[in-house]
Amino acid sequence: MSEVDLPRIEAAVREILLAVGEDPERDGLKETPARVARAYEEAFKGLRQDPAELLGTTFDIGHQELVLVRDVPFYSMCEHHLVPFYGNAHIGYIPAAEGKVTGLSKLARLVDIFAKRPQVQEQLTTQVVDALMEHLEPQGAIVVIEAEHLCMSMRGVAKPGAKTITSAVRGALRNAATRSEAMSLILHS
Ligand SMILES: Nc1nc2c(ncn2[C@@H]2O[C@H](COP(=O)(O)OP(=O)(O)OP(=O)(O)O)[C@@H](O)[C@H]2O)c(=O)[nH]1
Ligand SMILES: [Zn+2]
Repeated sequence: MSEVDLPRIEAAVREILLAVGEDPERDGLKETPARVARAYEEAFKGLRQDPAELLGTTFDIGHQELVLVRDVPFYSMCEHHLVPFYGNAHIGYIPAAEGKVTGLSKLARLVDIFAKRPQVQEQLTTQVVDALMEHLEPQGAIVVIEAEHLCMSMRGVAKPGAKTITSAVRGALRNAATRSEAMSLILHS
């Protein structure tokens, strides 16, 4: 996967500053294009990370019931406006009969791999659940994401505090009883 082209971002940011009527040479802005380039490199680092590699190492601990990591904070970038949306992700799965459990931190890292890309929330939700299904081959998986979109808070419709909640459910977690167990654990505070 190619590296981020930092000089190209710098040139583009300089153009934006000129276009809005700013002076990119003034003291406070002189280093801004380079800073923004590094910030974008970080914000989009998930484009250069591979979920297959992350979930490549699994182990069997004989647990074939729900594993749920709740309240995983994330920051992503809305692909429509390139401003942040952020919130919490909840990720659960029921391991395959023959095991295939991953480290808990990997579930949180998986969210970041897909969050650190230009995104929409629905796609982030399905990408995380589908990566779990593909690489852990679990009996089922559920991902619930709640987020605030700055494109709806600080601009446009200007509704700070509005939360968007998306969910994606696969396999055995579609079963009403299992799904409601997972949802009650997710909603329990
Ligand atoms: N479904 C979905 N929509 C999103 C997401 N992030 C931003 N949007 C919406 O994308 C839409 C883009 O609408 P456009 O009419 O093309 O753009 P706009 O004129 O800037 O729209 P406003 O935000 O309403 O001012 C807006 O309604 C946003 O709220 C997301 O994660 N999922
Ligand atoms: Zn947006």
